[in-house]
Amino acid sequence: MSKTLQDTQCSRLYRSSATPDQQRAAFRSGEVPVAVYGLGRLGLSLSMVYASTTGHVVGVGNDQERVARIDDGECPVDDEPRLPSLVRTATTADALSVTTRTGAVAKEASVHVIAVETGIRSDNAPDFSELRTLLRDIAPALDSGDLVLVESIVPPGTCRDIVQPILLAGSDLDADEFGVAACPSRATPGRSLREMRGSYPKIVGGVDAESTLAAAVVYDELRVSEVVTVNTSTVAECARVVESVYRDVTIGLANELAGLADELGTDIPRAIEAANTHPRCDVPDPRPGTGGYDLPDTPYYLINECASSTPLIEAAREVNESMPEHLANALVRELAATDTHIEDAVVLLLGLSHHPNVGETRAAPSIELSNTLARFGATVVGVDPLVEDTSAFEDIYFAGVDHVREMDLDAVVVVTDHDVFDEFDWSVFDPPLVVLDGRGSLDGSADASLSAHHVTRFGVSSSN
Ligand SMILES: NC(=O)c1ccc[n+]([C@@H]2O[C@H](COP(=O)([O-])OP(=O)(O)OC[C@H]3O[C@@H](n4cnc5c(N)ncnc54)[C@H](O)[C@@H]3O)[C@@H](O)[C@H]2O)c1
Ligand SMILES: CC(=O)N[C@@H]1[C@@H](OP(=O)(O)OP(=O)(O)OC[C@H]2O[C@@H](n3ccc(=O)[nH]c3=O)[C@H](O)[C@@H]2O)O[C@H](CO)[C@@H](O)[C@@H]1O
Repeated sequence: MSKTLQDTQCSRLYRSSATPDQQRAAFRSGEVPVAVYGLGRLGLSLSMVYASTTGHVVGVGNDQERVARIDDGECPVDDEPRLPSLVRTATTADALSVTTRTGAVAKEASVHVIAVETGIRSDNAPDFSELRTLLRDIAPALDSGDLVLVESIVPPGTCRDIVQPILLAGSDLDADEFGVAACPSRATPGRSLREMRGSYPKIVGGVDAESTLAAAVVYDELRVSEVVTVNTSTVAECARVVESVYRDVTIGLANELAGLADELGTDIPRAIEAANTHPRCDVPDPRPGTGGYDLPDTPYYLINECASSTPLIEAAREVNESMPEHLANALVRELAATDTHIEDAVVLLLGLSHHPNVGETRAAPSIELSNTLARFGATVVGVDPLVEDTSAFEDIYFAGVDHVREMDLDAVVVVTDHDVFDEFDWSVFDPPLVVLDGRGSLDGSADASLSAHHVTRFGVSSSN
């Protein structure tokens, strides 16, 4: 994987004098050395996609233990379908090599794919710390013709105002000697590989036209679906933020509507479902809150960073962030209806991650929900066989699914409906158990054992 003068034309894609067909062939053949920085869910999945197209990729991590595990063929992300077996095969076949030596790898690579974590800090400002550190390590090793692709989700203007300036400052190159493009990932946890390989079009936009062209060559070769090129990196970054903000605002609308259920005496999820039969209406489902690495963070890329006011986006955030407390208050009311005080109640949270069938708890609403219930005086028990890292939780006990039947529970809140809960046996609990269905996943007509309990669904009035 060395850069020599004679292979410059085919080993580098930015301002290459090779024809597009030659560039594509060189990329496919592995002649264009690729490094992926960040070996989390995104970076590992991307590494597999690159390796399957080019034959080899170098993955760079900053955690020695994690890198050693991957080097042994072990996949630290075990809830991404097919990823563990692909990582095992790729490390064995030398299609993936991993290291913590950023500078050495950056010196050899000519396509640099950035997949470190971004998001927001505790004060809601964008968190560029991992990105800045990485860029400072890559910069001195950057060569003329190199291409830097930013897959992490970043605020509009990041490639232009942060990525390119740090690389310019740390290298001896001019701006027209290396390319930078925003290529924000649109993958969802649990579907990463499938979605990267072409479920949705890939949006790419460079800091200059040459960067856009080179990025388009790469993604054309990687993907089976369409590549959408936009004229600047800021448009590409903004497009990804628009996607998330659209989702957050519409979820905020759904959650606000759900809060009107009792007053209106109706079933809001059913009303939304019926309204959505018209193509102009696409309201999501009310849920216990929004979690994950981008929905809770991305709106703040606009709220705090733009001088203009953003009342709608802020209001949606406020609604969505208040959902755990809203649900906790609803539970207090339902428990009171069965003469149980929240201070005396043992409450089980079923599903702790932010997405069904995935073990990730980043910004999961269950964290705030358990904190609120514990603050109200309840004893909180969490059950989630997929979650390994429970460090974000405070006043909560954890139990296995099979141990729940031995517990003297007063209430269950369905927070995340993993498939493994389909067989949950409600008949083992003494009625009436207060059951608050936050996902609309319980079907009383299909499961007779539920009928003995006091079941309410979030967004559905009991008088409906
Ligand atoms: N998780 C997803 O499914 C997904 C999907 C779309 C977009 N994204 C975007 O990708 C970003 C990363 O997501 P993730 O879930 O993979 O995050 P993650 O935190 O699981 O992984 C990031 C990895 O980068 C490593 N890292 C940090 N600094 C580094 C450095 N200087 N050099 C090498 N490695 C370094 C960290 O140790 C960590 O293992 C998110 O912030 C988001 O913007 C993620
Ligand atoms: C484009 C965009 O915006 N980003 C995507 C978005 O994808 P998504 O929205 O498909 O992911 P989900 O995991 O399903 O939902 C996220 C949260 O929103 C809650 N939710 C969902 C549907 C609904 O009808 N009502 C809700 O309230 C749900 O409970 C959960 O907490 O977020 C993912 C994670 O950040 C990202 O991976 C993915 O890129």
